[in-house]
Amino acid sequence: MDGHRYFAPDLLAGEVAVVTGGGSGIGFAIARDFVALGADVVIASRSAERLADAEGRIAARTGRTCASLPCDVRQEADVDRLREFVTARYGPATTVVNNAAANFFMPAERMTRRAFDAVLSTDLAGTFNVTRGLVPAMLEAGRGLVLNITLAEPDRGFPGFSHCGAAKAAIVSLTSSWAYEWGGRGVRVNGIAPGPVPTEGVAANMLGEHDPARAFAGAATRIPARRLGTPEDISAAAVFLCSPAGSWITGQNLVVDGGFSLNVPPNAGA
Ligand SMILES: CCCCCCC/C=C/C(=O)SCCNC(=O)CCNC(=O)[C@H](O)C(C)(C)COP(=O)(O)OP(=O)(O)OC[C@H]1O[C@@H](n2cnc3c(N)ncnc32)[C@H](O)[C@@H]1OP(=O)(O)O
Ligand SMILES: NC(=O)C1=CN([C@@H]2O[C@H](COP(=O)(O)OP(=O)(O)OC[C@H]3O[C@@H](n4cnc5c(N)ncnc54)[C@H](OP(=O)(O)O)[C@@H]3O)[C@@H](O)[C@H]2O)C=CC1
Repeated sequence: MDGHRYFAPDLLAGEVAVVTGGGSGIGFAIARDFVALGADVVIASRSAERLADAEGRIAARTGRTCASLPCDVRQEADVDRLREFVTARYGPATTVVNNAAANFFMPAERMTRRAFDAVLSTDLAGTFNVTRGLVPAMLEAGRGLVLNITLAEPDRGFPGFSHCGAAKAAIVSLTSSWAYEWGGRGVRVNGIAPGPVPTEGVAANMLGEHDPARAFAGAATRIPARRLGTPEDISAAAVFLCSPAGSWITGQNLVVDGGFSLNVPPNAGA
């Protein structure tokens, strides 16, 4: 079920939202549900084809249109173009969802500096670039929202994915710092930490030679709720945090994972 069905249909009317990585997986679900709830939305990522396809699917599912712009979040010039595009089309952004990310399995002793940089520049610097590009107009307007898609307790490590864990830990820290610095000026900043959500991005980039179906089934047994997450589980939380219902929530990293981060041993309580 699309995440927007839980909410009043005009909940996000008047908002102008940018969703990075909004052409696939979790970002697509967030963009679709924001559109369905009345927000004007721009989705941005590297692939123009992926974005065009997502625009079509969002229109078909919601009956409303969104806009898209190819943008590599690693490039400040691309982010400048994104800001100009959004402002010309809908007015200054009031919400930014930093969802775009890169991640792939790589044992730490084999990780090259280029591989480390590929992930850090996308996840951490990308989050910085897009936020730095869009937040000044929010501060000027005295209202705005930043939502960073993170990880649960990344400071505890992410074996096999140490580059991504380091980036997400830094993003959680940025979430707290930004919330503190901007809270008095009407801008809230939060994170959502998804548990395992079997997207095509995870299957293609994270599982190596493993059979995705078997890997996902194995992960499900380690989740107290006994099921994997869906993009809609994450988008429903995103809508809540980016709506007036979340107006006294800032600086948080909301874990949405069916209890996965409790780290319950397999079969405990079964
Ligand atoms: C069971 C469920 C568990 C769920 C936990 C989930 C937690 C978090 C999940 C996610 O973040 S999912 C998001 C996954 N989605 C993506 O990663 C999509 C976008 N990613 C990509 O397109 C690429 O991976 C990339 C890294 C962004 C490509 O960037 P770039 O073009 O700059 O890199 P390259 O020049 O191609 O390579 C740079 C460097 O990195 C190495 N490398 C790149 N991709 C991989 C890979 N898939 N596997 C291994 N190594 C990779 C590449 O070899 C280069 O290093 P050198 O060889 O030159 O040393
Ligand atoms: N799925 C899961 O289990 C979990 C996911 N997460 C987080 O959720 C978010 C979404 O992941 P998910 O939906 O699974 O994965 P996807 O691979 O579907 O999403 C990643 C998106 O990021 C975009 N992207 C990648 N690099 C760049 C770049 N340089 N500039 C702009 N856009 C870029 C991709 O589009 P394009 O190729 O067109 O650029 C793609 O749409 C990520 O932040 C991820 O770390 C966190 C914990 C668990």
